[in-house]
Amino acid sequence: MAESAVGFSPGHISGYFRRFDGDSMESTGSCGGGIVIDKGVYAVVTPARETSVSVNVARSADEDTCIARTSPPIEYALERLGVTATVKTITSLPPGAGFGLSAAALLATLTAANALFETGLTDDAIARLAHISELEHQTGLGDVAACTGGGIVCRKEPGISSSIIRMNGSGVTLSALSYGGLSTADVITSPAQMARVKEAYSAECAKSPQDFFRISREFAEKSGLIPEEIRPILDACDEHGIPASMTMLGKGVFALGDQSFSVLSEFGIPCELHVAEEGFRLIEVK
Ligand SMILES: Nc1ncnc2c1ncn2[C@@H]1O[C@H](COP(=O)(O)OP(=O)(O)OP(=O)(O)O)[C@@H](O)[C@H]1O
Ligand SMILES: CC(C)(CO)[C@@H](O)C(=O)[O-]
Repeated sequence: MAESAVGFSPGHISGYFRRFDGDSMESTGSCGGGIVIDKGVYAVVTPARETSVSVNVARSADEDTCIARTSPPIEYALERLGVTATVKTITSLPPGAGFGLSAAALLATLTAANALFETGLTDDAIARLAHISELEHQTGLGDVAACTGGGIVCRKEPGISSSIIRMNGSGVTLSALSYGGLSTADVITSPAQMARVKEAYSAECAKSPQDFFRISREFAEKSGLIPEEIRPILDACDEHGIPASMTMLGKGVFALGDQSFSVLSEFGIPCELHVAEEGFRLIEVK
């Protein structure tokens, strides 16, 4: 057996969504639109007698900080795969802030573990297991489906095997600024919040990046999910004519275009993002 394997998955920012409960896990999830981003999660997996997971945030190219020593969705998925391993996940994005990192961490880990332990899962089977783990832990609904490819996505059916419309976003620049996390589980299990989300949801697919931000912002405003703290950032984007909306589900803003970085910089340290060209993948096996 090889000594270690590394997997990567891009993150995903949802702009608008609606929860759907099907009659199986595969058909349960969300419909909606989002952007698969070039930044995401790397997972380094090595064989071990017992599973342990460390969650790390990269501070620079060669320095990262461990922020958690457990990840229930990953521990669950590895158990279902029938393997035990040491997992180190590394990301430069803030956790819980609407970048779909639980899904990305699952996809990166399972891709690496599948190669390392030669468990023979197809990409579809990896995505199915990651999706089931997300639902079991209430950490996401549609992020896994989105991260099976790149682009600006429109998911018209819920669940893992839905057909997804992907708009090419090469050349599109985005900025995002996070003021902290929101608990995905609290929001997606709240009947009152899901009722408002359903009311706000429009099944439209965007025709352009600008159109994507229009649909997302209309949804965010109607959904009642926008935290007060981010209102001044959205107002500043509006004043400068910059398309912007809330990162679902985090206390943050994402905005379109080269000028967005300087406007978001007035409120904190934003990160520059681009639209991912492809989804989760194996990086190396050593
Ligand atoms: N980078 C990561 N590595 C390993 N596990 C993670 C990572 N990010 C999130 N998780 C797991 O997912 C759980 C819930 O994460 P949460 O859904 O709040 O974050 P997120 O996916 O970044 O945010 P969102 O779903 O709002 O986009 C965490 O408690 C952790 O167990
Ligand atoms: C629920 C959600 C908005 C955040 O995790 C996302 O997973 C989605 O679009 O289903």
